[in-house]
Amino acid sequence: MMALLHFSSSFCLSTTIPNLFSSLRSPTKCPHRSKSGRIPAAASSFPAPPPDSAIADFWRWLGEKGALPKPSPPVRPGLVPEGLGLVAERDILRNEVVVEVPKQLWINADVVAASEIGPVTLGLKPWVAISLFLLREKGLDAASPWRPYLDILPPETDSSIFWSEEELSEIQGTQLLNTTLGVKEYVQSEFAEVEDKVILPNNHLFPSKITAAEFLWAFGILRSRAFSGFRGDKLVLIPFADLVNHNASITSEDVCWDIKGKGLFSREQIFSLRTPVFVNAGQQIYIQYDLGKSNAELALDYGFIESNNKGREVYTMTLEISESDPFYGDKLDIVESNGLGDIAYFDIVLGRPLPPLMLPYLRLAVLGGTDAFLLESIFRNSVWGHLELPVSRSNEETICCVVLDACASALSLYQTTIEEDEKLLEKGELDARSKIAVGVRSGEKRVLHQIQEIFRSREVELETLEYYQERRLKDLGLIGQQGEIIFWESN
Ligand SMILES: C[S@@+](CC[C@H](N)C(=O)[O-])C[C@H]1O[C@@H](n2cnc3c(N)ncnc32)[C@H](O)[C@@H]1O
Repeated sequence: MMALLHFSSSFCLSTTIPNLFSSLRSPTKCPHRSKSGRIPAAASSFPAPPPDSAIADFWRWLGEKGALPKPSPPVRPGLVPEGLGLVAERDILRNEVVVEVPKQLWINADVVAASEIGPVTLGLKPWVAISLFLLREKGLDAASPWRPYLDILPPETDSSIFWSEEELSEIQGTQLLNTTLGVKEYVQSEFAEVEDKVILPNNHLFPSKITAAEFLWAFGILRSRAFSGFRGDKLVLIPFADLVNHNASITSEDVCWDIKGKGLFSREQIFSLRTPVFVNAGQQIYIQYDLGKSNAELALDYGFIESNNKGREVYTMTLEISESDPFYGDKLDIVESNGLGDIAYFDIVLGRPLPPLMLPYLRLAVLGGTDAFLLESIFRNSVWGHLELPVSRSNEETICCVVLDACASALSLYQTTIEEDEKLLEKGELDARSKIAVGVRSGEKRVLHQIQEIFRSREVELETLEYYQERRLKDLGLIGQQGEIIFWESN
């Protein structure tokens, strides 16, 4: 086989970490507060929420740091089904600013650099430096100026990085499992390195021991709380604003946050959060975290999914042109001039057509034998155009076989069928993590079935498709509309 085809998960930690109808509550249905001021929490696998005293301390701290406008801010932190959230104190108009956080409260690489551990964290990745900062401040306990904020952070989320082995066994065979294990391994290796190079040689700066589990906690906190426009070098935690929860019914990706200068001549910046919809007093403010994330990405980053949203059900197909392919050099040249590499990832979304570049890539990857003439340099400028249409029957048959084999082997790795998953969901007895597990694994299988359907129907059509040679003869006027060869009689 000249081309390698396998399915795998794609995740990229250095950049962004990667639409259906939500089963989540709509903002207008947020339960009202009880007399104690709490919104009753629904059944969830979240650890116990912070006590009222911690929320009150946090509120006081925000006031002292200038994050609360006078006379009264339009929202307050409250206990909601998603843990903590922002609850409207009065009716709030669409686009109204609900939270304003001055820069002195942001936690980013600059804050770490200016702190006591600044000199020893120079050159670290921003997320690693900020994680060390959070853990050191946590270790300082009452001596840390950040304590009121650290005290309201959850001990974990439902992200799959925090699942037990038993919980992970529920996603056996999924791309989410591969990605989760990959991410955990990555975080573990970053921890080993930073422990060796920074923590242990400077233990006077880190008076309480930092463990791998705590480092994973910090990673999970950053991953779940950083706004989507603030990843990589711009990574920042914005206390207060980071209490806003996600709701699938908000489908506008209009940026609801903003950074601007405070006052005309001041260089101080503030982060402001606006509500994307009108909200009644007592209801929760929500935003849309990221329309571009698949359910697997939502599960990994935040610990929830949108279970009825087809557009979030994605399977990533990885195609590779093997270095052992006799035409590797030519094929690489062709994919590179079309913006791809010798490994390419294609996200296939439930209910949507295949990504446009996937079929040409597949045809090229398996191209060989009598079709190899297309790889000659005289075709270099036109070859991609030819690959967009079927090249030859044997080439098209091969891509069908390769894809169908890959789907069958991917499907054989799951422990349950879609029907079994549906029954479990119908029963409605699943906890939050099991719901995520069942939702993700059935979503992946649905996409794999969809791919199978596409390539099975293609196999049936092989006889009727028009291939390169026929198209070429037609272009030259040597073949009629009915497919008959036109001969010239000599006079
Ligand atoms: C930016 S924080 C929001 C504040 C958070 N609820 C808290 O208690 O601190 C993001 C986390 O909130 C929770 N969350 C946000 N939106 C959610 C939703 N629609 N369903 C379930 N959990 C949600 C998840 O744990 C997620 O990782």
